[in-house]
Amino acid sequence: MHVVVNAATSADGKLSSRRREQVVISGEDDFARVDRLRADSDAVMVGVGTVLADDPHLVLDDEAYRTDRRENNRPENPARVVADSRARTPLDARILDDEARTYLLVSEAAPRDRLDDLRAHGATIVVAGEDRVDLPAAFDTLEAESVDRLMVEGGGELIFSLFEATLVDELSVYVGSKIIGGRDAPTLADGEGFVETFPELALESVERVDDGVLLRYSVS
Ligand SMILES: NC(=O)C1=CN([C@@H]2O[C@H](COP(=O)(O)OP(=O)(O)OC[C@H]3O[C@@H](n4cnc5c(N)ncnc54)[C@H](OP(=O)(O)O)[C@@H]3O)[C@@H](O)[C@H]2O)C=CC1
Ligand SMILES: Nc1nc(O)c(N)c(N[C@@H]2O[C@H](COP(=O)(O)O)[C@@H](O)[C@H]2O)n1
Repeated sequence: MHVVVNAATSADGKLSSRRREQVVISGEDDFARVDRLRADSDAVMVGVGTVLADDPHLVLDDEAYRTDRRENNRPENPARVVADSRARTPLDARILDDEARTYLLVSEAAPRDRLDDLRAHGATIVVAGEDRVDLPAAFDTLEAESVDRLMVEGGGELIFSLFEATLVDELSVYVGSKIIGGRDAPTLADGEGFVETFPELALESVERVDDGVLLRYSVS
């Protein structure tokens, strides 16, 4: 599976504020680029922290992309994937509507009655890991479901884990021209952080987009 991480940060590397409410960092052109990336993907993934904070929808905005996918015998929208060890996704979350298939990656610690409720609300449950989602194992299952290209939108906890598990092939970061600050505000890669060996990136391109800059890296 090819895994592309895409996120927008402030100039000081934050994904949002210490309140963990969504902050609009991208401009119009960058959001259009993100829509294109989604359209080129088989699935779009976030962590449950992002679901709880933002209630994202994760579907395509541009009708032309939906039409194009339909004409190529692909689902109108990419599937949605949430890493959610304990099945905390709210039953009324927008990612559970019927506009796309939704995979919830959970651990064995997720309460069974909760999983039944989520299934009844349309989720496809993938169990991987004892206490926390075992990402490599869950990705094997997604691959078996024909998810060959996965786009990850965040947040910082999930992105760190993906780098830790060496699952990332590409990283795109849109750096917007604002400062958010805050020692407790989420950054591109949170988790425990790396201390001795650090994932190395190869800078592939730098482009001005809106009033920010788009950095594209491949991951060795
Ligand atoms: N600017 C941008 O581009 C974006 C910004 N954001 C912002 O990021 C913030 C949310 O980020 P964050 O709080 O880090 O949440 P994440 O979306 O990264 O979700 C983290 C949660 O995912 C669950 N999870 C399950 N398995 C794993 C695993 N193996 N590794 C890591 N996490 C796992 C954990 O909860 P559990 O243990 O219960 O399963 C964990 O707490 C919000 O403020 C949002 O607005 C989000 C996306 C994009
Ligand atoms: N690319 C990007 N730029 C920003 O400025 C952002 N705030 C985000 N946030 C993420 O976008 C997703 C929302 O998706 P929907 O529009 O609801 O489909 C969600 O993952 C946000 O955290 N992204």
